[in-house]
Amino acid sequence: MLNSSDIAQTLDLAADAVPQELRGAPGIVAVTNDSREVEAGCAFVAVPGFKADGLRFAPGALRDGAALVVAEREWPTAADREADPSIAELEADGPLPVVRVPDARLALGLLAAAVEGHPSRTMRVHGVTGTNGKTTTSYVLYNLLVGILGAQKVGLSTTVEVIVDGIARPSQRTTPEAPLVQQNLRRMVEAGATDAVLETSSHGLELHRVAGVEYASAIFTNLTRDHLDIHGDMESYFQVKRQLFERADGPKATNVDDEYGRRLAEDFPEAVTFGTSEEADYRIVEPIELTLEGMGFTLRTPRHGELRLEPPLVGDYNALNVAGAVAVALECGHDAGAVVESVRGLAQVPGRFQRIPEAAEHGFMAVVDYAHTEVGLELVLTVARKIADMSGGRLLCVYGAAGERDAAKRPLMGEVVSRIADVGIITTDDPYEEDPATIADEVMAGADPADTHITLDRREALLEVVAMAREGDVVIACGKGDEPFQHMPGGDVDHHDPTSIREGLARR
Ligand SMILES: CC(=O)N[C@H]1[C@@H](OP(=O)(O)OP(=O)(O)OC[C@H]2O[C@@H](n3ccc(=O)[nH]c3=O)[C@H](O)[C@@H]2O)O[C@H](CO)[C@@H](O)[C@@H]1O[C@H](C)C(=O)N[C@@H](C)C(=O)N[C@H](CCC(=O)O)C(=O)O
Ligand SMILES: Nc1ncnc2c1ncn2[C@@H]1O[C@H](COP(=O)(O)OP(=O)(O)OP(=O)(O)O)[C@@H](O)[C@H]1O
Repeated sequence: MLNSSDIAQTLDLAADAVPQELRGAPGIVAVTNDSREVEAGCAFVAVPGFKADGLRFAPGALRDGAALVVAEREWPTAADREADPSIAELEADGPLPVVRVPDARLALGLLAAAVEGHPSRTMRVHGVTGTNGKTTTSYVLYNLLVGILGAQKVGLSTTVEVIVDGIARPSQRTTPEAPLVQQNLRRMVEAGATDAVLETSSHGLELHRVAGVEYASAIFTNLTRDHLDIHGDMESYFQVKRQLFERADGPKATNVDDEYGRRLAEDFPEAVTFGTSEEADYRIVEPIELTLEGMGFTLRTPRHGELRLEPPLVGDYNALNVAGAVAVALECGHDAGAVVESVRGLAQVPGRFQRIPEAAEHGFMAVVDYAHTEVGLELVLTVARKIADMSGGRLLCVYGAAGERDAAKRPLMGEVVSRIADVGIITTDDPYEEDPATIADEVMAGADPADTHITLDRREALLEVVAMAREGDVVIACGKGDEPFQHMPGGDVDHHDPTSIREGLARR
């Protein structure tokens, strides 16, 4: 619980800047920026958003039991009272408790950390940022640490799920709002975690969702054009990502195969570098071998000689993701032998070239992947093609395009699949309110009808492809990965590619 002086200290304000009387509560028990989540005794932080001014919701928050309003401007003014007559009713019980801060989102992050007892101060929080590979690198580091320390000792927060004490719950965001970031970290500490891996998006940094997190280490994967709607230009996007390195108190690892990663290496001479280039401290010695179990490569390290790494992951880019995670694990002082062993036993990353192991009993490989653009398809199908060629089989691909966005990519997706795979089955992805048959026809327009047909029902398409598969084949379902639903016209329906594939296997 935070009292007025704790709040002043947390926000670096003069003691008299915070009301001594909190409305109806002896102290603050929780912090939120969403009036719909207000509980008695919480502080409501009114964020001036991209769409709405959070102060509009402050009267409702107070009525629902908020004990304090945190705001960037004077509130309520005469204009506020005129716009919302209920403010005067609230004031009938005494002056409204408001504290003014220069930056509401920053205050939200700092207060959330304070109210949860600064969990990041009692464990090592490892941050992973970059445009691509954040989720994978986070899983690799998490699994490395679990292999060395045990599941109870390590927490994970990613786009896919949050894992506390070995128990996973699905995520809504890459980096959640500050109150949830801090609650998750606190739950990890309570479960006995000494380490947590926190996938840290540029939104998370820019919007101060991680303001109250003290990072023990940082990994930078790469930077390519993305999210310029919020960051403006590449330089600003880079500067936001760079903050993670400024804030990390211990080992930092940056990918020097990437132009921006090289800049970080110059700016932070204490950072270690990884990549395939000669100058990398943790150097991937090419060639990277593709095996039926995954990949194999040698990593040249500054203090542990050459390590032979055999992660059960495919795709050359995953060698970089593994190298970054291994660099931080070794820089944190973990034993090289244990790290190598842990890499061999890495768990699959949900929805990222995730294999369904039961298919091996039928002599073929079945994979689900999240790829949902022509670029993503090209990347995963190229890897899948190599595996199919190695095992002398065909490549069968089930895929579709989402509705209500980027319709231009649909024929391009059809073209890529026909070019790389032997058989394409176009099915329904997430059509939202669009007609699935129309979307499928638009994908078909780019595909070769000689090797492609449409089966709109996604479960049926998966049962069909599994029934078709022969020894040595690779079956890949793209678009949904491990997601448990489809956004269909009229609402969400339950659907899970791995479950449908397993159903197909059981029928064989
Ligand atoms: C573009 C973006 O990041 N928007 C974020 C932004 O929304 P906003 O400024 O538009 O909020 P707003 O609607 O104007 O509302 C202002 C304030 O009023 C509050 N409010 C609103 C309604 C109400 O009834 N009561 C109430 O209190 C809101 O909680 C908010 O604090 O501030 C909100 C509150 O902090 C965020 O929830 C919201 O994230 C939205 C939902 C989102 O989807 N963000 C995505 C883009 C995102 O963050 N993605 C990254 C991953 C990116 C990647 O790497 O691919 C992520 O880390 O997940
Ligand atoms: N190091 C990398 N460099 C380039 N591309 C990569 C890298 N790692 C993964 N990818 C590609 O990006 C896809 C998504 O990977 P991942 O989920 O790990 O990235 P991400 O940054 O977490 O993105 P998101 O937050 O959208 O999940 C992969 O399927 C792969 O195609």
